[in-house]
Amino acid sequence: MKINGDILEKINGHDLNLLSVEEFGDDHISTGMETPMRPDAFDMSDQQKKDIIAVLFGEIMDVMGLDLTDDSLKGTPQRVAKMYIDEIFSGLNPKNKPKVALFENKYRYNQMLVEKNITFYSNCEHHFVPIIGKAHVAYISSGKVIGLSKLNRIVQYYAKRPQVQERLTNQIGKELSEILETDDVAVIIDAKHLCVSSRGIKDETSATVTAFYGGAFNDPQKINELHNYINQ
Ligand SMILES: Nc1nc2c(ncn2[C@@H]2O[C@H](COP(=O)(O)OP(=O)(O)OP(=O)(O)O)[C@@H](O)[C@H]2O)c(=O)[nH]1
Ligand SMILES: [Zn+2]
Repeated sequence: MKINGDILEKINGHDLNLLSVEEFGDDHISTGMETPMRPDAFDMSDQQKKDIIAVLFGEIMDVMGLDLTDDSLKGTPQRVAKMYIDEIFSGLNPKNKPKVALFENKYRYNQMLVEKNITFYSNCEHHFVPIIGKAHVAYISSGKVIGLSKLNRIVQYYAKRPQVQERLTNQIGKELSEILETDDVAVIIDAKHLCVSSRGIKDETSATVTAFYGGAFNDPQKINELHNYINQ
């Protein structure tokens, strides 16, 4: 497969050398937990990115000796490009960040609220294979209440990036703290990494658990209460 002139120009015009990585992209959370991105990450349109990824992925398939004229394979480079930009890595682009409506806490509910068992699919940034898990998020209202579905949407937004579980956990925790204007936020993630189970060490039984405990959740009693809710 040949890279056509136009596409080659686009590729060359956008320095694909990833060595000069800077922290950029998450301007909404200036916490040092940002996904490392180049400053020009969003100079190209989604369509331009898909066009280039399709060519490059086609090259990978070609190098592996796959016949790109085969009926079943010929659409794969475009399918992968669309999947990367519109689906599994759509959370890299702040324009896809969920809009969150907040309400006044008129209900006077002042205990923790736990949204548990939020299933997510992410991808490991080292191998680009799936991370599949459950997130449990909790907060204690400081006067604002968030729509329940928005908790799920925030988890999905940060999951849809090349990730490590530690960063995913902290990004969700920090984002919720900012939105809800409280430190009293907790996030627990329990996930399986296919890079550990399907390849490499091939351990099918292990799982990885990470936690973010802010404010009131730094108390062993509160952590205990949270775990009781999750394990109910
Ligand atoms: N801390 C952390 N490590 C991760 C995560 N996902 C994958 N990894 C690990 O990242 C490491 C990458 O290590 P390398 O030695 O460069 O990669 P590798 O040679 O493919 O390693 P193996 O998986 O052991 O075959 C591996 O140990 C992965 O298990 C994550 O979310 N957090
Ligand atoms: Zn991995």
